[in-house]
Amino acid sequence: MEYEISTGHNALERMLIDGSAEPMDLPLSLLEDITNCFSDDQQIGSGGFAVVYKGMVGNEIVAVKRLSRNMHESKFHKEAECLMKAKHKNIVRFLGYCSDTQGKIMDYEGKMVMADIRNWLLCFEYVPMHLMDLNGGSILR
Ligand SMILES: Nc1ncnc2c1ncn2[C@@H]1O[C@H](COP(=O)(O)OP(=O)(O)OP(=O)(O)O)[C@@H](O)[C@H]1O
Repeated sequence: MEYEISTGHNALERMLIDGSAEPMDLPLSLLEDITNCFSDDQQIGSGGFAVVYKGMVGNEIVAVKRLSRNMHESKFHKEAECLMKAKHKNIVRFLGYCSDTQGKIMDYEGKMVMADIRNWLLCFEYVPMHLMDLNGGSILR
């Protein structure tokens, strides 16, 4: 786990330096680590289907969008696939994604069952508040 986190840190740091690097798959452990386990004080906003957290990668900040577990898996797939292709100077840079399923034993109607806990996350470059287009909700660089 430690190795996974430090390798992920290095890869994200390299990516932030190299503006032409392609978005990549990111381990959940790394995204948990840089957002302090998605703590409330790291929260920077929320939208219709997601809560967005600030993540620290070295001295750099990234935005980690945690999508609602209620959304359909295919919506997450479509969003990630579109973001992989979307490269434009006026579109916030997409750094990577995480699709992770954890098995957790839970009480369901009085029975202990193994439930699949889905984690869908998207990671972007951080855009300071004053550069946001607040009217459309979209983000400009
Ligand atoms: N890359 C980013 N850098 C900084 N803050 C961000 C970034 N992405 C999102 N945010 C913050 O999180 C909030 C919610 O982002 P999100 O993209 O989910 O909202 P939205 O555009 O309203 O989405 P939706 O249309 O899905 O409801 C934004 O309004 C903004 O404050």
